Order: sequence, then C-alpha cells, then structure tokens
Amino acid sequence: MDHVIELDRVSKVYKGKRAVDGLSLRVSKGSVLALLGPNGAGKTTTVSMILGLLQPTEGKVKLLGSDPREAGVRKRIGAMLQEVSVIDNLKVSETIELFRSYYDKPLPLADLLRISALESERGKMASALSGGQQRRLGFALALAGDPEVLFLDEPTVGMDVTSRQLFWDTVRKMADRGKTIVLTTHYLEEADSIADRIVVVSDGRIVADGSPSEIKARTTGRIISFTAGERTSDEELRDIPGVTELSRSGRRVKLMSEDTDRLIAELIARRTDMRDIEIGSGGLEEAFQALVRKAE
Ligand SMILES: Nc1ncnc2c1ncn2[C@@H]1O[C@H](COP(=O)(O)OP(=O)(O)OP(=O)(O)O)[C@@H](O)[C@H]1O
Repeated sequence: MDHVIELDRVSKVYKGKRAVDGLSLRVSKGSVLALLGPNGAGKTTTVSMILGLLQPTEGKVKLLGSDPREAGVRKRIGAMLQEVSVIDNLKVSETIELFRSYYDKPLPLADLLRISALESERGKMASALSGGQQRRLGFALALAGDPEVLFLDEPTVGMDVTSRQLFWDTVRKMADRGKTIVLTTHYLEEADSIADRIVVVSDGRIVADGSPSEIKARTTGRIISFTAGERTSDEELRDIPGVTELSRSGRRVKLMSEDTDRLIAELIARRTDMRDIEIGSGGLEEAFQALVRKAE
C-alpha cells in the first residue's frame, strides 16, 4: 500500500509540555482525512511536523516517502494554514501569478480564480480583501502548483455558507481525482460529510480512528433532548439513573443514555419540566464529546 504520509511515534515537546505524544499515522493516497480534536489537542502541531515546518522532538515523519523538507517534496504539496499572509502592494491576480511561478506545472490562473470564486476580485489589492476572501485566496495559493497532497488547517473559518459549499465541492472533486487531503476543522458536520476517515486527537494522542460512520457507531447510547424549564438544574438531571452524558445549549438539554425508553419513563415519573421532546440516536458531535471526555 502506498502511504503518502507516515508518522512513526512522533512527539513534540514545548518547554516540557508534550503537545504531540507518540503519534503514529499512515495516510493512503486519495483519501480525505479529517483531524478532529478540542483546542490545544495538537492538530496544528501535527500538521506543521508533516509539512516539515516543525521538527519532531522524537519519531519520524515521511511525506511522499521522503523528508518533508526536501525541495522535491515541497513542490508536490499545497498548504492552506490558519494565517494567510498577503503580500503588500500586490493585486489578487498578481499574488496568484507569483505563486504559480514557483512551480513547474502550475494550474492556469483562470482555473484558480474560478475555484476560489475570486474572479470579480482579481484586480483588487490582496490586502483589501475581506477575511473570508483572504481565506479563499489562501486556497487558490495552496492549489497553485496542482499539488498531490493538500493540507487545510481550519480552512472554512470566516467563509460564508455559499463559499463554504463551493469550497467543499472543490475539495471533494480533488479527492476524486486522486489527491490526498488532510484537514483540521472544528465543524464536525463538515468532517462528517467530506472525510473518508476521521482521526480524533486529544492531548496529543489519537483516541479514535475510523470512517465517520465507524466513529459515530462508537457512541453506544441514544439521546433524549428537550427544552428544560427554568428551574431544572444540570445536577438534578445528571443524578437520574441511566444518564451517561449531559450537554446543554441555553435551555435545550441533551441527555445520553443506553436505554432511552427507561429514561423517558423516569423523567416523566419525576415530573421533569420538559417541552419539545425528541428521542434519537447520537451523531458525530456526541461521539466526539464522549471520546474526548473518556480520554481526559
Ligand atoms: N510555539 C509553541 N510554544 C509552546 N507551546 C505551544 C506552541 N505551539 C503550540 N503549543 C502548545 O501545544 C499544544 C497543542 O497546540 P496546537 O496548536 O497543535 O493544537 P490544536 O489542536 O491545533 O488547537 P486549535 O484547535 O486551538 O488550533 C497546546 O497546548 C499549545 O498551547
């Protein structure tokens, strides 16, 4: 099997703190891998080591079979990192042209403008673009060399719904053409719809690795959600036998349980103040919360 990315027991220690802790990972060609994890889990550090921007404290990283810092490798990859640094005094099209000039077989300018939906902004100064437009420019620059492997670190932050949709459609098409894509995101529904494989990282370690449906299947429980009355506290709900997890967004409460039939009977017997009750199976969000909590 051809592995485009190989990490062998890789760690990164910052002043005594293990940001990445003995992480091993192999990514095969043509896959879309999403790295998920809470803030500070080590996702960006991992991506930076794969890209050769950071050196691991321990372990080995291979990208396209070689050291990521080799010039030959760098020409075959593209990266859209969290910070898009625009060059002063260059227009959008000039910025893209500059990046195209670094590569032997760049994608045509017109394609890059279309893919990033920046056709109408081509004559604008790059520094005058909005936050979301700058992210899209970052995408065009990452694609300039028609890369074999594409890294996207929280790519859709600041993009509106239409841009986001176009962005993921393009990423999916690229994967269908055999490109390998590694992305980090905090939007679980994006990982769910785009990724073939999800690796959940917590505290620098992998706590789950599988397809979105495999990850979701790891939540054994089901969910009862309802709008709780003002006086209903989290403590009293947590104390009800059979509640394994509780999460809340304003007045909307979600209770996880292995046996929701019994739990709903118990909630009613206790005269819990509930409205708009829904009972269903857990999604990626619940699987993710449960996995990360278990690892803590
Ligand atoms: N240059 C640095 N010096 C010291 N500590 C660092 C440095 N960069 C990252 N860290 C620490 O390493 C840990 C992992 O950070 P990292 O940015 O990789 O996490 P992340 O999963 O990408 O988080 P986020 O979702 O917030 O982007 C954090 O505890 C962070 O504070």
